[in-house]
Amino acid sequence: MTEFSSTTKPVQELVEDGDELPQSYIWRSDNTGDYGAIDSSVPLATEIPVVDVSLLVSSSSAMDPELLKLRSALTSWRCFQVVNHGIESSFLDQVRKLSREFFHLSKGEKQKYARPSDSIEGYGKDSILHENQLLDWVDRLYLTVHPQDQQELKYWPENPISFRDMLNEYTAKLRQIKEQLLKSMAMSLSLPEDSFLKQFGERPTMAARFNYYPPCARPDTVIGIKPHTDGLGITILLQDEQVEGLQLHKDNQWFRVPIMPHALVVNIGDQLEIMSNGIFKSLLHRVLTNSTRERNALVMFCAPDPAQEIGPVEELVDEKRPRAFKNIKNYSESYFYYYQQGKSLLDAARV
Ligand SMILES: O=C(O)CCC(=O)C(=O)O
Ligand SMILES: [Fe+2]
Repeated sequence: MTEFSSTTKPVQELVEDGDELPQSYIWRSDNTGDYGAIDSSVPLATEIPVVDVSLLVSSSSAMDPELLKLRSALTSWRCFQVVNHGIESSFLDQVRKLSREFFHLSKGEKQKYARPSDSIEGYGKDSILHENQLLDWVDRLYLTVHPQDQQELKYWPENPISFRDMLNEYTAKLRQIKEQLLKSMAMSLSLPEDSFLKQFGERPTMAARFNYYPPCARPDTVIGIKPHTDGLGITILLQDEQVEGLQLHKDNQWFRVPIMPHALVVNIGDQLEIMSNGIFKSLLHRVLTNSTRERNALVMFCAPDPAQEIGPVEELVDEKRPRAFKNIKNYSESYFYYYQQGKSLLDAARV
């Protein structure tokens, strides 16, 4: 896919240089779909379920309370917060500290890890694929973290000094949580526990996206990340511990996602919606900006092996629930192209 322009400055530099707000950041109803106005005063989603991973580990029947809770979270909210996930709070604080430190390095230091125009990995802006693309008020560092032989270390910061070790350790911990969640999700539907894991294949991938949202003088007309669903299996998010910004869409309404400092936010992506034959739904979400405070978030995208064909699990297809999606391979590759046009590949995958 050719990049339309690769010269866009990171948002942080726009702010530091005192540039006038470029038109490409101004929210226009024509290219954002019909998802309503930017509004930071929508209700707080206080009812998002909080799932205890240590209880999932000991649950084996779909009727166990924690699995019932998980199932209801996935079918109604499409996301949940996880606690008792086995990661020390002090380590999560450290992850946040190092993530923040990276974005506060000098411009020259960060540029060492800049994303080239033919790659998704590295530091800077997402690719610009269309002339009219609405830009997101976010800089990001995107790194494939698993399988280990897919890591492109040239994009991995050597500064802050313990950044690489931190990221490998965080990845290892999240891998375990991801596997447990995928097993529990299958069990919550009375399926064999490996039903989803199997479809993730031999070499499932994990990619980390460090998001940095600088303060924005016009939070009413500029969006942090435009409305989207994630194109992978599940997303595990470590939110900023102080600054809100994430909003989810439920029953035609936007809600703010509450901050629970040492919980992780998990949401369903398109490929798990496909595997579950539409029982679990991919979460539509967006991020707002803040006029005075920066916001940091670390997103971990967990996806199936790109070589693996995925499709609705057989046991979930019957007369009452006909097959809703075609089988599909290498979903992530085309997802981004659709996304930047405000379209959904999930719709294209429907039967
Ligand atoms: O920053 C966040 O809280 C979420 C970011 C997000 O949705 C994404 O990067 O896909
Ligand atoms: Fe997302």
